[in-house]
Amino acid sequence: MKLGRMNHLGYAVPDMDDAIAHYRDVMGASVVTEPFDMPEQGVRVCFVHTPGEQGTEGTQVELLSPLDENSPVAGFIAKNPLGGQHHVCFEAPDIAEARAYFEGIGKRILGPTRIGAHGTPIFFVHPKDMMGMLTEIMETPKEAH
Ligand SMILES: CC[C@@H](C(=O)O)C(=O)SCCNC(=O)CCNC(=O)[C@H](O)C(C)(C)COP(=O)(O)OP(=O)(O)OC[C@H]1O[C@@H](n2cnc3c(N)ncnc32)[C@H](O)[C@@H]1OP(=O)(O)O
Ligand SMILES: [Co+2]
Repeated sequence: MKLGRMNHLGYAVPDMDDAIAHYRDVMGASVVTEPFDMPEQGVRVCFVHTPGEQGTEGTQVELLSPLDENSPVAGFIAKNPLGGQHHVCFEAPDIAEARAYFEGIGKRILGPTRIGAHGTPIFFVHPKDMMGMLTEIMETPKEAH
């Protein structure tokens, strides 16, 4: 396994509109996507783009708010009412190979591989097996980078 590009940092936010206003008005973000719901993941999602080097796309900030009390970010926000960093996401060229690698070294995978917000397959590795950081692995988009 070779560490891939950091695609995004997932930030849990209690209020999506407030978070978007913060990134636009306080942080000066120029590209903020329209938020959309992913009911199968239990979250509302919005991407804040950061600039990369030499015109490449930088790491994104993925804003996540819970759609209901069963959402995987609902418990996190209950413990952290202001929100905060929820997960980190690294790209891998082949999702099945990456999953087999983590399983093979005894890391706990959280649920099935599914399609993520970028349209490619993703899976999550338990934070207790990953230095305290909930880790998302996503297959590198074909057209990217
Ligand atoms: C937008 C779609 C997609 C994308 O394409 O990018 C996404 O990113 S979706 C993001 C949301 N989806 C997920 O997070 C799915 C995976 N998550 C889970 O399965 C669960 O949330 C969890 C990580 C297993 C946590 O379960 P939960 O029941 O909410 O919490 P517990 O209280 O049982 O937690 C156990 C233990 O782990 C600590 N913890 C929980 N969440 C985190 C976190 N985000 N980062 C670090 N540590 C975390 C928690 O504090 C507990 O520790 P102890 O108190 O020491 O037991
Ligand atoms: Co994510």
